[in-house]
Amino acid sequence: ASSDPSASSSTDTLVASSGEPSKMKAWVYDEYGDVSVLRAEDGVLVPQVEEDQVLVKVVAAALNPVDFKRMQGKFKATDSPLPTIPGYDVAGIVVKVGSQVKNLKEGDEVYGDINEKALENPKQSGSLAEFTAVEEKLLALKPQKIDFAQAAGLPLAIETAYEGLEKAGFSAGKTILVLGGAGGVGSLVIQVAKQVLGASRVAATASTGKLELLKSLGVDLAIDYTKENFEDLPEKFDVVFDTVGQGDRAVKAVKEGGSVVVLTGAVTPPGFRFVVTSDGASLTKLNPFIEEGKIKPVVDPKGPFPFSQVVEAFTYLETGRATGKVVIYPI
Ligand SMILES: NC(=O)C1=CN([C@@H]2O[C@H](COP(=O)(O)OP(=O)(O)OC[C@H]3O[C@@H](n4cnc5c(N)ncnc54)[C@H](OP(=O)(O)O)[C@@H]3O)[C@@H](O)[C@H]2O)C=CC1
Ligand SMILES: CC[C@H]1OC(C)=C(O)C1=O
Repeated sequence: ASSDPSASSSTDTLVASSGEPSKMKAWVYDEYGDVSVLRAEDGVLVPQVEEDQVLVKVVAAALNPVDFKRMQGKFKATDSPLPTIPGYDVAGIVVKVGSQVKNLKEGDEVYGDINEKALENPKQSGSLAEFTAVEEKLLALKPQKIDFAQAAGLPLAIETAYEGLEKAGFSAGKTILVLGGAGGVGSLVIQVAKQVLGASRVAATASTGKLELLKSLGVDLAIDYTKENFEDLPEKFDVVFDTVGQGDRAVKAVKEGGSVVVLTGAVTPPGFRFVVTSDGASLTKLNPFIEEGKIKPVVDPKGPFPFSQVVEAFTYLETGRATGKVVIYPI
């Protein structure tokens, strides 16, 4: 049984229904557009569980910019069919397991990004719902140290941070500049680079009011982008990790032979862009650092937003001013 009181109610409904497909609350859109296409439904079918999947009772979810970009139709060429229940990040409790599931059981507290390839056929039935079906390999056990709301905000962002740093060949003793250090991904790039990969020096950019946050995350040089241009500083870095879409400027701040990771926008050589792959094993590898408090989830203090306020949560995320993660809790 979970320690979170909000995790019990609908689980009972599902178990009590003697396995008959049961209905659930979910946020749905039938057409592409802005947040006005979103609507709350309470009669949505609980997703079926494939052999390699588990059914998760969603305790908390988190939003990512890919959710609103997908909703706007930016990735329609490779999207799953409409209607869509959005949401990539989930934290919750396993209530059903498929016949091929090996390492998870009913009652396990889990977290993960439910879409292995963020832009290729993401699931029609996402995490902004009472239940979601996820492949076991995309999930990890939730660390005891953090609650469901904190856990929900980690998967896609921390997997992006970790994968980008790996692709950049980041290693102990290297220096890094993070463009967008206060954001969902940037706040985790800082911590993974410093605490997991042994960065010798971390610099990051943010606006004036977020510089103290950067320092609290372990940044050695907090750059106020409203006052100076990072590329004009004499210091150059082994890796520049751009989360803001400043790839053209990022290449001016990297050392000769260094790497520039670009998450969005145009890519200028030697920069490279990639799209995150969800992987439960990566979360499992990072769990000890979370349990030891070396990696701290950053949940935007305007949240968590309750399930009824998903539209407000999206509207806030789309301002581009979120600090850390926009979390949806309770569901
Ligand atoms: N390729 C991939 O696989 C992935 C791509 N992405 C993309 O990466 C981008 C970042 O994602 P995410 O971190 O979730 O976004 P967020 O919405 O969390 O980013 C918001 C943050 O960005 C900061 N910011 C905005 N403009 C600037 C600027 N000019 N300089 C420095 N900081 C700035 C804001 O700080 P302030 O208020 O101080 O400006 C704010 O804290 C998005 O475009 C997303 O789509 C994300 C994940 C995976
Ligand atoms: C092309 C980058 C795209 O992929 C993800 C996951 C985003 O957030 C994007 O903008």
